[in-house]
Amino acid sequence: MTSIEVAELRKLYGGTTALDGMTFTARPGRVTGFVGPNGAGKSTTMRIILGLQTADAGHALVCGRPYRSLRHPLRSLGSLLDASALHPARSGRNHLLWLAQTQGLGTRRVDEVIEQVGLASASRRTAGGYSLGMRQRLGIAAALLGDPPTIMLDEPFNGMDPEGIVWLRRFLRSLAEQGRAVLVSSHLMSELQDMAQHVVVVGRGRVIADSSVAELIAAVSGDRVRLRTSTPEPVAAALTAAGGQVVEADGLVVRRLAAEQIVAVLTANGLPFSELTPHRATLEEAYLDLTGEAVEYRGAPA
Ligand SMILES: Nc1ncnc2c1ncn2[C@@H]1O[C@H](COP(=O)(O)OP(=O)(O)OP(=O)(O)O)[C@@H](O)[C@H]1O
Repeated sequence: MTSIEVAELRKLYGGTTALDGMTFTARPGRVTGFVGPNGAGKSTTMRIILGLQTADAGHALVCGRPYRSLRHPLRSLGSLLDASALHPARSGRNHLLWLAQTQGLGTRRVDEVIEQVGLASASRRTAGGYSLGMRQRLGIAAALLGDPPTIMLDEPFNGMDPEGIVWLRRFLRSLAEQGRAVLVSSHLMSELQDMAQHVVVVGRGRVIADSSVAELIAAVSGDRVRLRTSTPEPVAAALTAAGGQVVEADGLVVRRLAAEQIVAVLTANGLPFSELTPHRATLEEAYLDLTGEAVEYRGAPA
């Protein structure tokens, strides 16, 4: 059983509920995006999976067992929680050699993973001088050392330049294609585009959606219709009066009314319109729609 399984996790910090029944599985052969606004509980979940923190209730299993009971943890789960957690005076290669030694892994494996993450030319430089993007690569190399069937990365795109982002997307997809379970957290849905086959959207310590990317977009696109009109204000007023919910976004986007109902209302009111089309949400829109209620820290509206 090569997966990560989290069931009914609960965690309180004083009066703050960090986890409120968090439940999901990251399965083999796919990248699972673990996405939600700041404070949603992603890092807490990952720390509990790694046994760095205990849950008040629920359980987390890696390859069917609690992480702390694994005989060779690095060979079961490779993880990266905090890319800055390294000895600044050590070279990247020495950092990996030290980690490899603790797990009975050889020098050859260290050089292999350095090559895989594209750090070969910098591996003998001290890690203290690495950019955040290079530290992320070093952390990913460390996660791969034991050639584990499951991989878990917390915000690995942070600090990566556009070229690094493209590389990491491809790289994580290829790890999943090799049959591994890959769990990747992010607070930006756009980072997961073209990479994750599956997304677990979380907010306020619990799962809001757990589905394939295609299903998620379809569910949110569901009842929206976009239309254009030369008189947006009376059109919006008429549709609102008829029970619709109208927002202005590149024309008007209407919810809660089917296209036929919209046509009937506008025709009855003698209001002009054009381009009436069912709206297909982007992944980002789907995410914002789902997490709107669950955002803990929200800036003042512009
Ligand atoms: N050590 C701690 N002490 C007190 N509260 C904490 C602690 N760690 C996390 N929290 C709180 O628990 C909640 C979940 O935090 P967590 O860091 O798991 O969220 P996150 O989804 O990883 O957010 P981010 O994207 O900002 O990293 C937040 O309200 C946070 O303030």
